[in-house]
Amino acid sequence: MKLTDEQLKAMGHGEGPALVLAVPGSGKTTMLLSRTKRLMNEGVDRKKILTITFSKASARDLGLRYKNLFAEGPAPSFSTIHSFCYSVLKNDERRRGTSYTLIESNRALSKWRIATDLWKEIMHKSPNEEQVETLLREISYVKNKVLDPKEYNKEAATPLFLKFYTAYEGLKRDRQWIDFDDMITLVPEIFKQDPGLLRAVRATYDYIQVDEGQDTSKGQLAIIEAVAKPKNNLFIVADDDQSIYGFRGADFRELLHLNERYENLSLYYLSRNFRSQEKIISLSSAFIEQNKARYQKTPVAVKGPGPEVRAVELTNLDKQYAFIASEIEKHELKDVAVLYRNHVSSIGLVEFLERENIAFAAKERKSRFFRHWVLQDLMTIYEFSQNPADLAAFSTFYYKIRGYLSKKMIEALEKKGVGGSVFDALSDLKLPDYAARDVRALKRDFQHLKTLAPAEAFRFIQKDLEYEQYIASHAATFGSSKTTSMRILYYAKYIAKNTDDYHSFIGRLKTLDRLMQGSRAGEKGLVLSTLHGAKGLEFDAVFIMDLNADAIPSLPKTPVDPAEEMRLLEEERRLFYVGMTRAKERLYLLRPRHVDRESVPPSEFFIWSKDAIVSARGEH
Ligand SMILES: Nc1ncnc2c1ncn2[C@@H]1O[C@H](COP(=O)(O)OP(=O)(O)OP(=O)(O)O)[C@@H](O)[C@H]1O
Repeated sequence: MKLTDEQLKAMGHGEGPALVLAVPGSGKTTMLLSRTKRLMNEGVDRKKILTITFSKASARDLGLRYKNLFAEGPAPSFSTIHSFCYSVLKNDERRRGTSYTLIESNRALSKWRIATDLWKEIMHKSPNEEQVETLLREISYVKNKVLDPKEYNKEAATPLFLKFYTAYEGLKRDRQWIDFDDMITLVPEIFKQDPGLLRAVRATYDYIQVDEGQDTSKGQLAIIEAVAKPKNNLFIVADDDQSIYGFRGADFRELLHLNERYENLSLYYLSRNFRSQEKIISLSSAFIEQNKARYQKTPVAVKGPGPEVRAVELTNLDKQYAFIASEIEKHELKDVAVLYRNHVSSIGLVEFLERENIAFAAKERKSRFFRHWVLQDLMTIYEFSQNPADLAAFSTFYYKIRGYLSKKMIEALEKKGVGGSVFDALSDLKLPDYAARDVRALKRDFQHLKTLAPAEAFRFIQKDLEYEQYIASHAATFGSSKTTSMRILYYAKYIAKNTDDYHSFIGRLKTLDRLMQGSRAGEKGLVLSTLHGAKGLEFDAVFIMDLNADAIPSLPKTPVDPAEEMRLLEEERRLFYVGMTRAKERLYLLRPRHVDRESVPPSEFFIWSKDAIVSARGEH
């Protein structure tokens, strides 16, 4: 591959600090790898070059791409900031005899389990997955942003956040455990206490390079800069428009201050986009220009205009999926990605692809869908209709459906025992008239439920047993996402459509779960991924689907201050931009008009794109 002048200039950078700002598809990774190779060719020991990237996956990818570009000779190593910090901790252990146990370093010690146990202890009940996820995300965010937990407590989504935070930190201190985020705070402390170790680490590396610099946090950048001193042979490659991990503490604005810290900072630009056809570049560039907090960059197209970007509205989800399949067939597309904002979106598509016998690979293989509490509730309620003597099952959901049953009544049954149906046993209790009527009605409802096939049964639970009202109240009380829960309910019905009974529904779920977990991204083919997961990748054709207002931009439900709201909106724009700029030849933006028979408003990003495409055509 012949590098361009811009690339050659950047890769030729010698000593001292440098920042390379680049547009998507401008070959920054190609340039970074070429620089590494050049340094080695000039006699620099490969072990003296530390190249840091954002995630394990990108470190692996760098290794593979290096091999593809330069087959011969031993490859340098590429690591994440966390694996680099871990090596510093290991050094510290040896030198000072301290001992750290890293959470997640073995199966028994998981952050998830620790958080779940703390929740049980503090809230006196089990948390659901969303609650654990939010709690862990918030703890991590506070640390990465170096925030005061007391201050953050005021805006936290987790109830009693400060109590959780303090308990979690205390537990780790007592047991000498550390988590991933601690490494970023511990390493600077170790360097302070043991200048000899810092000197040794500095002497190990002559050149430090950072790929995906836009996704480093303030704390991470401080470590990298400390290690680069005093030579300051620091080479950072970044595209601020692709910074999408703000929720984990990444802050590209730190890069804007580099020239204040280094008088001799060299700046390079990579402006030629080799990846995408011109129409994709002009639409995505105009889109990201709406953001205020960014370096102005104007990508230059290398390829021709290419086909028009399409923004298509389909009647419903099924039609959206069928559209994707028909376009793949029509244009014989071989290297395709379907991207979405939320992982839950993949469930319906996977069901469709399985029905149509179309092979795919899911990038994020685990799916919470199969363990989500809404799905569990639906199955428990439906299964109970087949076995109405199961008091243990009944006691997990009686308060989630229509009716006036109280905890006392259930406790009375637990004491007395249930011979036959729970409803008959309830009728035997001395109940007030209204409650007795209620029990009779519920008994009839469950007899009816038993006769229904799964899809109808789930609809009956949702509407007639008023389970959807429980979802709404759960969202109001526990801050769970009503949209996600309703989506889970919808996908359960969607999957159930082609099943006749409870057992075939369970079988279907197992098949889909296995398909998602077992699928592996091949060389080429159809890849399913969240927008986040698509970072750094490229495909001939990209479909971004489910572009409705409930999915993207994803902003907090409760009002935040306008500056924060703008910051979050700009991050969502960057995420959409990352998605659009993955496409080489064809880009499709899709949205279903109806979900679960109800009409849903489009995403503002979809409307913007559609208007922009129309006006580019000159059809005002
Ligand atoms: N000088 C060049 N001539 C032709 N093609 C190139 C050149 N440099 C890079 N490419 C190609 O351009 C595409 C994008 O390159 P690369 O993935 O390195 O870009 P990137 O800037 O890291 O992308 P992004 O930040 O959008 O993920 C790749 O297919 C790569 O092979």
